[in-house]
Amino acid sequence: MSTIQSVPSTLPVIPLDSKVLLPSVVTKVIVSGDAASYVSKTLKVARKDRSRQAAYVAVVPVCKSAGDKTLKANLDGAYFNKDGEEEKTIKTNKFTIKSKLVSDKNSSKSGVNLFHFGCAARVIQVEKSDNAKETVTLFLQGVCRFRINELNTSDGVLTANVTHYPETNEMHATEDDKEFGDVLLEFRSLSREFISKMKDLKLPGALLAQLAKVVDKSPPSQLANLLASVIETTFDEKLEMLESTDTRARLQRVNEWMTRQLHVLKITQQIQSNVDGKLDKKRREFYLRQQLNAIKEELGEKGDDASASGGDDDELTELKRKLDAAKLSKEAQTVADREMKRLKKLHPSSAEWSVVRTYLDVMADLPWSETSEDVIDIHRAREQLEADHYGLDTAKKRILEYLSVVKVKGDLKAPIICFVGPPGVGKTSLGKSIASATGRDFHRISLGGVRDEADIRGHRRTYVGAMPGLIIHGMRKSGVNNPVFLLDEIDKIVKTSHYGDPAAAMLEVLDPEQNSTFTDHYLNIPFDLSKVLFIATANSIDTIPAPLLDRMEVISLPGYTFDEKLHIAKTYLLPKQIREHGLTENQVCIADEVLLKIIENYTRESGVRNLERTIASIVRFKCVEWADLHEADSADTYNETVQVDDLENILGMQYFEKEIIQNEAIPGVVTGLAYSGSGNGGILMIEATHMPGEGKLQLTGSLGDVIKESAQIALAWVKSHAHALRLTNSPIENIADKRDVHIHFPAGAVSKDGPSAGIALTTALVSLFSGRCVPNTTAMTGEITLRGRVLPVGGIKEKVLSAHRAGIKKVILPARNRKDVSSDIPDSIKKSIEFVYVKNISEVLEAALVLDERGEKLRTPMVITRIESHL
Ligand SMILES: Nc1ncnc2c1ncn2[C@@H]1O[C@H](COP(=O)(O)OP(=O)(O)OP(=O)(O)O)[C@@H](O)[C@H]1O
Repeated sequence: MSTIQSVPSTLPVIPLDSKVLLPSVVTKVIVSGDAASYVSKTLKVARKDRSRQAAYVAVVPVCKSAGDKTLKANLDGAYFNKDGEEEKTIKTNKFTIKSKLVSDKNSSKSGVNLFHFGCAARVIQVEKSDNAKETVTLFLQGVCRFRINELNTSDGVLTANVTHYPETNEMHATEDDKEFGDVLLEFRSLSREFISKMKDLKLPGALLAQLAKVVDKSPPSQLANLLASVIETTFDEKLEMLESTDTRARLQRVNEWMTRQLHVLKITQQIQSNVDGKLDKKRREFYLRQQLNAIKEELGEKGDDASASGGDDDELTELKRKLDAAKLSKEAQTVADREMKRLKKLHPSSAEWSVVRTYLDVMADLPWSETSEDVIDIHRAREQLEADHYGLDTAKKRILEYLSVVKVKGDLKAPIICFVGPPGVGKTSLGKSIASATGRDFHRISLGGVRDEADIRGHRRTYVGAMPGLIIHGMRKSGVNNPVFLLDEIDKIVKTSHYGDPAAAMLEVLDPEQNSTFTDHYLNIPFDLSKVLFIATANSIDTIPAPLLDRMEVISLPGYTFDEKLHIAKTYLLPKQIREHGLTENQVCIADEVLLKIIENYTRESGVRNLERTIASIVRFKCVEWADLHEADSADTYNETVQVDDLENILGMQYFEKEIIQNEAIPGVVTGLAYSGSGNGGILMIEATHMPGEGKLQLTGSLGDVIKESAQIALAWVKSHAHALRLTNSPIENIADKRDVHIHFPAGAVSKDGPSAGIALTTALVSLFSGRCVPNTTAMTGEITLRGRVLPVGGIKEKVLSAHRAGIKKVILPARNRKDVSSDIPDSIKKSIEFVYVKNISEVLEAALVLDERGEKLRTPMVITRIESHL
């Protein structure tokens, strides 16, 4: 350690450009060229006095301009260039600061302004490199500050005569200097805080470790010098530190600077955390724009609304324009304004931004006040319905009534129409006709398989990817608030307990009293659906939830008869397909008998969808034929007529035989009538046989529980009335004794259920045990009770139509189904089928079973009642 006594009072000067070396601080000076030779000369002078252990130089800061604290010095031709590399290094427990020699060539000639204070420095190390351009690296350690008394130049080296101001090494303040004690206390705590926070100032870790070590061990004046070199201070402040000879004043100044720097650090950190240190370019821009906006607002220059999001200006302006054009309801407007405000505050790349943006888009697209012109012209509607559909008189009549009421009353607060019928009978196309007759937009919503309430009402916006439900989505798509909405397959809504009840959500939609304030979860504001004309379709009313059914007026569209199908094919389907294939009407000609063959042998359905498809294949075939011949220049050989014989070639083998599969009557075989859930009717063969066994009943043919129970009831009834029916010789004899009964329903892969086969099953068993046949042209349907009463069943029209198709001549029906026949069955069928209405099973047996060989009828159940009393 250098003592002040060892430092001479005359020292060679090394002027440092705009840098200040303080005692205890180590600096590295790299010079080359002329400056290096000056430094070498200086070092020689410094080492002249061999009695001293070390060489000392005077490091003096050079000021930019002259003042009363500067001394003019002529460096006598010596100058320093800018090659000096600046860096910080650590040496023992001292540290080096950036240093640079006077670099201005001109200043050396005109003389430089040296500060009147400087720092005596010990030369710790000198490194010379012998390359072309001589470079000298000096490590200097500040020892004590001095005041320059006089400057001299000898042999091109500037020397200064100085007065030293040695450092005080006291660690503590004396007891009577209370003021100094306070300053010292503050200095210590601040320096500790400062060093702990220095990491944030991005100072080298090694330097921090060094400072942390000396903070408590070094004398305060020495620490103050070190800190003053690290703290961000101006050159003038550093000069002030250099010239201050009072330790207390120096500590006070360092305290001030540390407080200032800590404060700046705090603010920077605060700003950093506000703005989020990792702001990418776009976010920073957004942040600044927000500030700009706030400033503009403050200045009352709000500017145009869209300026908030920069690049998204156009998008937001467009959105605002769309929202204005949508003429929202009052409630919607309030929400839209609020959301728009929010959107402007959000960052475009945030997830929330796109959520709000999509929401506003949906709002803007909804037809809040867009209405298409309503032209309910009953005459025109009638013409339209006639033009599009053959038959369906009841449905057409009801539709016209409905439209008349809407026209006269002016609102749609009438029950919603629901078309019920098997597939392909024209439910959807009737809906379309209504839309075109009234000049309204048509939108179809398929409800088949909808199992979640949210499908109807949408998801709340809190869900990721939430969207409006089917209704609001449909409104958005149709673009007007008075479209015709066809709610297709309303009977196929799935009732689940997990996701809410979608049918319950439909209640609000379909209730004319409530649907003016329909609230979708996503939209969360009421939307008026009262102008929408809802029409529902279903295949069967059985599965429509009761409260929904209650709000609808059911119009049945049962299947078509052969005659009706023929007519539809001739007048609607064939011309339509010819048109769609780009041919003219005289290019395809299908005679009635051919069409009938297609209807009977190639399609089996209640509606006409398959028929239409089959006709389309024929037209396609003719189209290819015509194109081939045309290419071969032999178009004149083209034959437009399709013959019955051609069908096999065009359509392949016929798919269906005529539905009566048995050609002769056999005991135990009966024709029942069935009705499937899809709305199709059909004939249902029942075959019963018996064999030696233990009286068991075996049932096969994919049967459900209800139909199995019907079979048990039938067998029980036959067993209990076997004697009355003269099937056994004694009332106590078991007819099924020692034999098993097997009942089979052919078409085993098709599942069957329901109670309507009850009378057919009973008849089959009686026929089996009595040996009397049921004619193969007789069919029957009806539920049976254990006491032999016959109860009514559903699907009469479909059943009768399928019976007609199958060539049945006699149909036995429950008496209470008579009204269905009179209202639903076309006259042509009524004429060709004999209907027998029955109240109990004895009437069924009388009507079904043939006479025996003696020409006698079977004993009727009327007798049975009397016999029962003898049992
Ligand atoms: N009475 C009819 N007159 C003319 N064309 C008809 C008639 N009935 C049905 N069609 C035609 O049959 C085709 C099928 O009809 P549509 O799609 O309306 O059946 P749907 O009853 O709605 O069937 P689904 O229940 O399967 O939806 C349509 O091309 C339609 O034009």
